[in-house]
Amino acid sequence: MTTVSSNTNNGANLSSSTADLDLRQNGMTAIRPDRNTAYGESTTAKPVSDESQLAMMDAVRTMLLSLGEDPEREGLLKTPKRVAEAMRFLTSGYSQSLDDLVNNAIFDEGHNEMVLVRDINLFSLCEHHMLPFMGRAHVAYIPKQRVVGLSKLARIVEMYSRRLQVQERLTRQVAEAIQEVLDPQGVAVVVEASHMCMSMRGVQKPGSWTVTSAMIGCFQEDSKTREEFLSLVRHQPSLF
Ligand SMILES: Nc1nc2c(ncn2[C@@H]2O[C@H](COP(=O)(O)OP(=O)(O)OP(=O)(O)O)[C@@H](O)[C@H]2O)c(=O)[nH]1
Ligand SMILES: [Zn+2]
Repeated sequence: MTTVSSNTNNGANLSSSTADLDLRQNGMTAIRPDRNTAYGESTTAKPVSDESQLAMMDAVRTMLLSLGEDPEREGLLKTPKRVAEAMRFLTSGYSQSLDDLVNNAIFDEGHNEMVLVRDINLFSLCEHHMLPFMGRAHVAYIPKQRVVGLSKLARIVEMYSRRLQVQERLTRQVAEAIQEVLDPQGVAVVVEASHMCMSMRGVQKPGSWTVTSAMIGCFQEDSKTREEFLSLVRHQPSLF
């Protein structure tokens, strides 16, 4: 039996104009857990301390001045603090650890069939422009007897989203994290996201969706397993 969880609320405010998943298969990023990519996330990134928050507030004040704004006018007085706090939240994933997050919620269920949590909504910041990208992740694995608490899959997506990211790396990190904590037969992750740096500025293409995937183990090696995953991702639940 295959387990499928879906957060249908999350899809409500997202366009359904996602590209046909069939077409995405050729573009899949097949990865191994130990693979390094050219993107290497900074190892020096750390959670924002109180001191860094003050520095960030100063930087925001400088930006306001550079824009020709008056940081002392009433509407902007608290803006440096608000922005610094928002950035602190939006990058809070740097201060989380996989072990703490999973909290030993691993259960020996003797289950060896696919588990999929789909439509996990996510909000992240692209590291090139520090503008949001948002969308959803579909996360699946095939256990070797042991399963992980379902919410932990969404928490893993959350931890890696709340950082400065590129979508490809986010996708890969989620897959590798599940492989690391559970050592399952395989992991599959698809992320569909819309980048504000491509909508609000630059090339200005609102409505475009970027789809990335990461496949480990049996999802990489066995096309039937991959097919099953993709058809479950495509299927629209009609429960609610
Ligand atoms: N691969 C990848 N590229 C991204 C992601 N987020 C933003 N980018 C791209 O990063 C690139 C940065 O390109 P640059 O030419 O250095 O910057 P730019 O002049 O602001 O580029 P434009 O967005 O084309 O105006 C752009 O093509 C963005 O679309 C991501 O998650 N993955
Ligand atoms: Zn960007």
